[in-house]
Amino acid sequence: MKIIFSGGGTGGHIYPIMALIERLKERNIVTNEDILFVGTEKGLESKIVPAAGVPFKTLKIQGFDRRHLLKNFETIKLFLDANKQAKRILKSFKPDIVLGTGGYVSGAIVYTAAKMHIPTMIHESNSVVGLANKFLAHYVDKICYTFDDAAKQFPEKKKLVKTGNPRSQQVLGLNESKVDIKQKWGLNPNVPTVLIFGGSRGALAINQIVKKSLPELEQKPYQIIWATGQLYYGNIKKELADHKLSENIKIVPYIDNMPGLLPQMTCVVARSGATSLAEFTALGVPVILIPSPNVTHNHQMKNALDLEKAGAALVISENDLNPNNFVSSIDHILLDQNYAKKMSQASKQLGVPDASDQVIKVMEELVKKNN
Ligand SMILES: CC(=O)N[C@H]1[C@@H](OP(=O)(O)OP(=O)(O)OC[C@H]2O[C@@H](n3ccc(=O)[nH]c3=O)[C@H](O)[C@@H]2O)O[C@H](CO)[C@@H](O)[C@@H]1O
Repeated sequence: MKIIFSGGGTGGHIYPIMALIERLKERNIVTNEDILFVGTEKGLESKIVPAAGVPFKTLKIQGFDRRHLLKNFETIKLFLDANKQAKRILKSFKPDIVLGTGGYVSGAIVYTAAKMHIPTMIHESNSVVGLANKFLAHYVDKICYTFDDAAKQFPEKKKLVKTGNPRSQQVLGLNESKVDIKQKWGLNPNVPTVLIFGGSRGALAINQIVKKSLPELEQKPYQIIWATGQLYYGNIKKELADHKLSENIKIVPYIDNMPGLLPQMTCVVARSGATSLAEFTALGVPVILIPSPNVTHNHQMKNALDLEKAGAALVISENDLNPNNFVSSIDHILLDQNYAKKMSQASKQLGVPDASDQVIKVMEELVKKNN
């Protein structure tokens, strides 16, 4: 089966595809020659995808500016040009199916493929449907989704298939080698450890609160891995240059092998991006969620409250965040094993352990139907 994947901008659109590719290879459905990832040069995908050895091509495209409508002439022109580039890629690669996960780039390639009568599908990992997927829903053959709330926003009910997020299955798989936290960061694998990170790009508010809470956190009987995001790492290191950091805290820019690290974590503090949540619930990791307020329709808060309602997370809104409730929430989970266990069980109830296989089933059926 020859497949073009497309998704861009953030890790949340990229990792589900990477997880799918891994599973497709594992099941010998594809080799590297059968797949192509179409992204943009500027997005995170241009780093992650080639680094994983997956064939990668780019389209030149940009997002709509919702505040300055006049600026969108250039965007429309780029979109039309991107469709031409997309057509060339599709003609030369000849995919049996094209799958998009969101981001403007997927809008162009999936739309063009559908117009060329190539089987197409999208995967929506969020509780609030993104702009590209909303647009594509009219044209594609199938719409896979994770949250029931998302399904309600698609008028094309017959196309809907609930599959969960492929990243869930990946983090549960045994293929990723365990991150050796002792060798990598000098941490003790037998001491409870908290991972703190702010989504794929890091989050200023989370970094600031960790920094403010350092004096307290450094006294704790647990360890902390603080992944700042690439963007913030240099500054934080500079700001803390004169501070002798306690041994129980490690600061890193980014976690490369999240599936290899997450299963070892006692608790995680994070944003509530859709893919992160798919990972936490697949593993049942107790989490404290600090939703980003800077996302479309406040969808991270919606994602987070769904988990909290099920007993699978603690939620602190960014407005209410202070060192006091931040540290006491971590303590609550780390120092009360019973509470952590309950949270973990509730979280697992929400996870979808075979999400990749469910998406692959939809792909295979579509391709078969078309042959
Ligand atoms: C600010 C913003 O626009 N966020 C959106 C973005 O988030 P973002 O790109 O942060 O997406 P998610 O939280 O869904 O996924 C982040 C992914 O990056 C991985 N990771 C993160 C940090 C790290 O150091 N290493 C690492 O591998 C996580 O394990 C996860 O797989 O896309 C999501 C899915 O469309 C949306 O729900 C989010 O609202």
